[in-house]
Amino acid sequence: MATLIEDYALIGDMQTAALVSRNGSVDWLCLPRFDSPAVFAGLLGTDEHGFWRVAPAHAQGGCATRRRYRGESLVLESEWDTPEGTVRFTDFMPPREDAAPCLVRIVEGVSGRVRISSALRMRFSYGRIVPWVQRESAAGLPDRTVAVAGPDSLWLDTDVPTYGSDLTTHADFTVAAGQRVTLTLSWRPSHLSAPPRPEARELLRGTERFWAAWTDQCSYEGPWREAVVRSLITLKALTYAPTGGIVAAPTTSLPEEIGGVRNWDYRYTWLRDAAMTLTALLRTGYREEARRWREWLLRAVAGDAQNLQIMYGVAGERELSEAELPWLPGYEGSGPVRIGNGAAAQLQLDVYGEVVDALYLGQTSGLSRDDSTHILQMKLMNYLESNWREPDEGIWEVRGPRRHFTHSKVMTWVAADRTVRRLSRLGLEGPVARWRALRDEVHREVCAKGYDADRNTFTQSYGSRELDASLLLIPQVGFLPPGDPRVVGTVEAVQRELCEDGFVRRYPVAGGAGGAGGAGGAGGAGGAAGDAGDGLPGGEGVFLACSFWLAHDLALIGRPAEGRALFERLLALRNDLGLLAEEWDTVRLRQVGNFPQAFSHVPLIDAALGLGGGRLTM
Ligand SMILES: OC[C@H]1O[C@H](O[C@H]2O[C@H](CO)[C@@H](O)[C@H](O)[C@H]2O)[C@H](O)[C@@H](O)[C@@H]1O
Repeated sequence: MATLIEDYALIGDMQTAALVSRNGSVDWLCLPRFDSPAVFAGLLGTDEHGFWRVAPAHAQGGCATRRRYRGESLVLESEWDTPEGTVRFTDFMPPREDAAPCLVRIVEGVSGRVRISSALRMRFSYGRIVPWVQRESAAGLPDRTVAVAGPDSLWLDTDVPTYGSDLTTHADFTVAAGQRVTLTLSWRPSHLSAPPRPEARELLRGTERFWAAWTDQCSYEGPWREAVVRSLITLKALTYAPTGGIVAAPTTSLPEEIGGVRNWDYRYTWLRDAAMTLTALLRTGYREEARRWREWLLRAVAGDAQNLQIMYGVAGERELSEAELPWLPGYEGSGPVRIGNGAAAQLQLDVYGEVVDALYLGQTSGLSRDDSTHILQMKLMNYLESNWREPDEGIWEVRGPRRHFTHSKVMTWVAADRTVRRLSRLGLEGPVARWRALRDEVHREVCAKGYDADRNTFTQSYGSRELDASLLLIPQVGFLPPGDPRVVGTVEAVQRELCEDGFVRRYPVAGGAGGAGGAGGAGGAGGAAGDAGDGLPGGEGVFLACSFWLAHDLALIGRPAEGRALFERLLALRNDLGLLAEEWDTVRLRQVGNFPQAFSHVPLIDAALGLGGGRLTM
């Protein structure tokens, strides 16, 4: 599909999500869960891999004239001005509990008489399986179209006639001003009886009510409120309502470099990303999500800190084996397309710090005390106490050899610090003196081995000269005060050596998504040859989370005008609907990586809070 990543809108029901292009085509939808096989996988291939396009007939291939989310919701409204008149499309997925997942598309005439074409190509199992399509008739009611393959069935309901051609279900109709046509697609296990016919108008009202009630709870009243609220809605859309799990993004394999191999499946719950998401939600008044994720965490870890994984399925599944889907060519030819994620088996010691920090914030933000959480926190700390000296794969999940990543050790300090503070504050039982000594030992070691005094900067790993943008978090987590010369030196070194066009790379990578050769890196043409130092060939874009961290740090170290300027530039990278992927290609000037990405929207919120001095009414 030749659609830019930022041309997509997100709609979802907090169990799965769809991407709708500006041209009216839904090119990505996994049913019934975020990590289920896609029924529309055109995003990662061609029309042959499944899509559903509803658009004015004369403008096939064109794009909506304007689009927006209706108020503070996830209901997408797109309007097309055509020579025949103006037509409005409303696309959404109603939040559901046990009801069938449903994608609703409402077409309304605004002026004139506009001819509309709907083309629905259902392809199960990530575009591999052509289903068996039949028509079901019932007296006095419109026919239903049902597509079945293996465990899945999809039901198309509409008040206009449909026909099959070219292994595609079509509908051609005209809407006049004031007229409305609805099309809905519901999923159901194929062995069960038909799902009820959706009532589109009622579902729309319920969906709008849901989002209005949810956004009403937001306690943030500061600058950039619109961007903060849109990010919060996006994070909420990435939560899996039945369990409280949170996916890193609803997509797999959107490339970090166009044409490259850095294509990963993000439809899982990373403890790191989810913990950070939780802190952003807690800081803006959302406690229920935090409470539910805490329960999710307890179930996923199941009392065994020794065997903690760094990521799980949305219901706590551990088996996330990585596999390639050879029949999908990948987004703009960026293969392989992968499902599952091999990083699940990695050791990433920073995760303990992020989880303990989120639990601590929950405790200080009024979440009820709970013995199981206390026991888990003690176990996590015990594990870390015995294992923090090990090398690991670190926050960036490098696929090369393990190292003593400085950021992992800093986060060990965070875990010890928050645990000591909590035990002391509440007078709880626990080896406070021992863990205070551990905290101080880690601090001394990081400052001795992870800091390069000659260049006045912290470094990626012990003894290395490389920089790493994760070290921008040092003042944000309280490891050192922002005014410490070593913090200022690190910020300045990142600006000098890791920035490209003012935005930040995670670490030096040969190539880079723009082929520019990351500053401080080995340079080179990018592409597939050679190892970029992280165990992977090719390059990548600048990392949006790190760029938000820099904006935040600039304010912390007393350069708020520069921080705000960078923050505003980052906001300008969002698409017209306020959505961000993981990275930005500074040469092609386009978003790259999975989309939309929690790990970009969380630091956006944190930076807005840090830069704006926004008032929290929590
Ligand atoms: O860069 C290689 C790794 O890239 C992915 O990890 C990134 O995404 C994670 C989810 O947002 C995030 O937690 C991590 O910090 C990022 O580096 C990918 O999932 C890994 O498999 C891959 O090794």
